[in-house]
Amino acid sequence: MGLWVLGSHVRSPTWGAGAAGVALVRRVWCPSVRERPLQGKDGHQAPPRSSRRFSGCQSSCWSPRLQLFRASCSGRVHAKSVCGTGHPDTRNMFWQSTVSPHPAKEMDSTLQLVRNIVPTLAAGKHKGQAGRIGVVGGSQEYTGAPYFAAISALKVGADLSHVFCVREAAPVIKSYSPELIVHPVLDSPDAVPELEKWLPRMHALVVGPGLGRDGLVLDSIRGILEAARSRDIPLVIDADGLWLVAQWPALILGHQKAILTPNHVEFSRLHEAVLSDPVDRTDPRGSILKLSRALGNVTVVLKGEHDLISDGQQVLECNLSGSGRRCGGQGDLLSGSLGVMAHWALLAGLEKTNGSHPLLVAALGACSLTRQCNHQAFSKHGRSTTTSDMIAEIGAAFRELFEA
Ligand SMILES: NC(=O)C1=CN([C@@H]2O[C@H](COP(=O)(O)OP(=O)(O)OC[C@H]3O[C@@H](n4cnc5c(N)ncnc54)[C@H](OP(=O)(O)O)[C@@H]3O)[C@@H](O)[C@H]2O)[C@@H](O)CC1
Ligand SMILES: Nc1ncnc2c1ncn2[C@@H]1O[C@H](COP(=O)(O)OP(=O)(O)OP(=O)(O)O)[C@@H](O)[C@H]1O
Repeated sequence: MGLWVLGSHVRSPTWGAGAAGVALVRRVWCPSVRERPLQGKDGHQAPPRSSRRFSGCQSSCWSPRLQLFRASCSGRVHAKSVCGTGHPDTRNMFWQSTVSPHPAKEMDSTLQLVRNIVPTLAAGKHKGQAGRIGVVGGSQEYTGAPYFAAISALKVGADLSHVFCVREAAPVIKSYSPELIVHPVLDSPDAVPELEKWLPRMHALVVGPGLGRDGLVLDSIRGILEAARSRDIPLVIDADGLWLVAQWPALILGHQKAILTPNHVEFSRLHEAVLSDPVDRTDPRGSILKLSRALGNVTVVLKGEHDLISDGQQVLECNLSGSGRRCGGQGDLLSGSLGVMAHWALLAGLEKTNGSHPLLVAALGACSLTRQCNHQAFSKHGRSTTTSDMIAEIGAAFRELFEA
């Protein structure tokens, strides 16, 4: 159930920042805003891994739920139990692959693959090397979503985070954080050439958070996606970016560096648009495989109670416990984190990912990080947890999962 706030005014930076606090609960309604359609948004060196972290803890850390599931899938389950401090039964993670015949081997290599792609921090590196990420989104209605994505990219470890948004959203987003570089270009007639100037400096683009559905802006986004693709820039497509892709699947068809991050509603829309078929709810793994294949092996992350990730060959599942709190914006944290991790994974290459598709490893990393942030924030704030509380946990969650 969303909370609707009447009378806020997002045009002013001052009110915008205040309104954003409220928007965490769902959305700010401005009398001046065009009403949206009722359907709504329809050098790499692995840090040494402590073997103590895993040794001798696998059986003691299985949750009853995971044991049950493992038993029911015997022979096909790739599982890893991660012993952390404090929450033994929430430290379980479980991946499943539909193709690999070596589950035991993969059991020991899941989180390690993510660790392998994390670049070392070294005095000899310069600003920008750890990642320059661009978030393309931010409209009159939605200023929180691009902020969440862009600040998450920085907190995960990118050096620079840009937001490309419409003119009216820019002062609002700037007022949230001095750390973001904000370009008010998306509703300019020159949006595509303006953004193209920056593309050579971008390591990855996250397209869609808070973008809205304005026809002229979406026309520019098509041009931006084509320009980014022609430069082989990794693309994370989320939220309203997925709505655009459902209208124009050719935009990302066969793009090996594209990742789509739909929730269930967005997944159904894409599935119907691309395969002309409704989703088979009894077979989510089959459905994600089919969609990824139909899109030319584009990586798809289907978010939900369990996150499913597929490159059209494998289906992985991220089952790390989060919490029951489903405040808006968690998908933005995921897409921003994924932008950085996609860059890291592609830079690290197949050697560091042990032959696995780098974007699968990046997606596993971003999903597990988002869920860990949710878990940690919930343990402190309970029902009042918001996405800002989760973002405050990114550093600790990252250390816990990938650097301990
Ligand atoms: N603070 C900000 O600025 C934020 C801005 N955001 C931005 O908002 C824009 C619109 O995106 P959105 O996802 O919020 O569309 P939204 O109209 O809520 O959903 C449409 C309908 O789908 C349903 N539904 C949704 N999820 C479901 C699920 N998992 N499983 C099942 N059903 C589900 C649900 O239906 P209902 O429950 O109402 O029946 C809902 O009404 C986009 O640009 C995004 O980036 C967000 O990032 C949040 C923070
Ligand atoms: N039922 C659930 N249980 C646990 N985690 C969940 C559940 N549903 C979603 N998540 C997690 O929340 C994160 C965001 O997923 P969600 O489905 O909320 O995306 P979204 O609707 O796109 O978010 P946003 O509000 O940013 O638009 C993902 O990391 C996912 O793993």
